[in-house]
Amino acid sequence: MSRRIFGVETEYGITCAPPPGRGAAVGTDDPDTAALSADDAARYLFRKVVAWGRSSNVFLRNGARLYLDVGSHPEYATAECDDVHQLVVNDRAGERILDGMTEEANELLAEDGVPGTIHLFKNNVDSAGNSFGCHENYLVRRRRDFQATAETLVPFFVTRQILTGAGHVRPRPGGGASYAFSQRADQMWDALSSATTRSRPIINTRDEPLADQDKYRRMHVIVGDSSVAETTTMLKVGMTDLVLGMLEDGARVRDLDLAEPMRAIREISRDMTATTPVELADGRRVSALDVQTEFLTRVTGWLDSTGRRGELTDVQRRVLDLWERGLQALRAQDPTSVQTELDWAIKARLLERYREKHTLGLDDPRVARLSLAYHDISSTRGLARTLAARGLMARLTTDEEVDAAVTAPPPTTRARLRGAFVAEAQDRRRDITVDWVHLKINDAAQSTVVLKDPFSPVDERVEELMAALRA
Ligand SMILES: Nc1ncnc2c1ncn2[C@@H]1O[C@H](COP(=O)(O)OP(=O)(O)OP(=O)(O)O)[C@@H](O)[C@H]1O
Ligand SMILES: [Mg+2]
Repeated sequence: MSRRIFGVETEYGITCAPPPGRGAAVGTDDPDTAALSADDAARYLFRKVVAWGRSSNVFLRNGARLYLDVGSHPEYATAECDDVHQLVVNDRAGERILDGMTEEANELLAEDGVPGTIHLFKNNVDSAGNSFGCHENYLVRRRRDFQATAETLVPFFVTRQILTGAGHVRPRPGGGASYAFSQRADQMWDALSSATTRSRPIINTRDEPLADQDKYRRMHVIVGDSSVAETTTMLKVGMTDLVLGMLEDGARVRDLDLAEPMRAIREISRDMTATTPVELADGRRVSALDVQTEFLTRVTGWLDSTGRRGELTDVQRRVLDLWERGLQALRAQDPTSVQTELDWAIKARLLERYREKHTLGLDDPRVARLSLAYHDISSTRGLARTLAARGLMARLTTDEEVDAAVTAPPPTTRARLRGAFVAEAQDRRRDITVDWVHLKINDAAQSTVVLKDPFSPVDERVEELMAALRA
């Protein structure tokens, strides 16, 4: 199977909660009761970064990009990975980095006498209804049929949420709440578009490959929920990679096109049975479960008929297994077999237990706080670590791997070169400018290297640039 470059960008929700007893309880993200505005909290969060990087938009030693975008949502974009396990590790490393920054910012707050605690949430919607994203990037070979591939993927992405949605307690307009698969579904406005902010499409078709223009395109997927459980991240990226592989190999799947994708994405999110039919372009009516079953069947058929099944990596086998079990669980209307692996199921169980114990409605503010704590990335205040320790959330990575990825770039891609260059410059206090494809020493002439091949972890020109840094 041919290699692919993956990267995930995560925007985090940020709030500064007042101490208990002073306004809102800890764990809310209510702007009216916050101790500091999100803007001010983000400034505290980035103070140390700005001090060493002279900017709130920096590349790190591990090859990743860390920045503060408009709307004060801190964003972490993983370095280029070429394996799903590596990507999950790098995504977690991003959380660890931001958790460390949050701890430091909270110390600064205490020093300044500001009463409050900054929280960062890996979710996609705040209590005021603002949405922020988790974007997946997949390198694909440049072919004339990119648009057709993107269109084929629309029904796949519209229905993928029944497996990879983060779970969402959705307030009902007239009061009460219901549980939905996805936080993001209600926020998507378009199937395909080249603008992200104005139209918020499922796939952003802007042609910006961050690699050799003649050979590649970057598939920029906007629709996904941020994932808390590592196994959900694995499935989200792994199943998409396999579908892309099948399409790049020439498969055509146009018989699943939806009549109204944007209506379907909302209806599917709200239907926890996953079995209510939506209309296809050809007039047939099928459920999200049917569509996902069909994609899985075609992927496994393709793997078998081409002999590729034997080439699958361990993590790809796990992806297929979880995909299959997730669909079986939905078919049986019994999430037990995936309730430690899929975010929506892990969270549903957590909330149900809590509600039973305290006899609470789904719309109770305490349930909203618990739901939010599921997404809190803090290793002390967030729930992920506790759930994992109690066997209620599966893990894919080890703490050692994640710790290593905080400072070490993926060794098998272009990120290795960037990471080494950034580390050398930081150690020697040299002024550099870096992006995904460029490395530049600012004070030297003729000192820009363009890295057009994201698969390549070695480059003589970078060795020379490093020597110039050391000189
Ligand atoms: N050639 C490539 N193919 C696929 N993914 C790539 C490639 N090069 C880099 N990436 C990944 O794409 C992501 C780019 O993130 P970044 O936030 O900088 O881009 P962007 O979303 O296009 O920019 P912005 O957020 O400003 O709109 C990173 O996760 C990175 O690892
Ligand atoms: Mg981005």
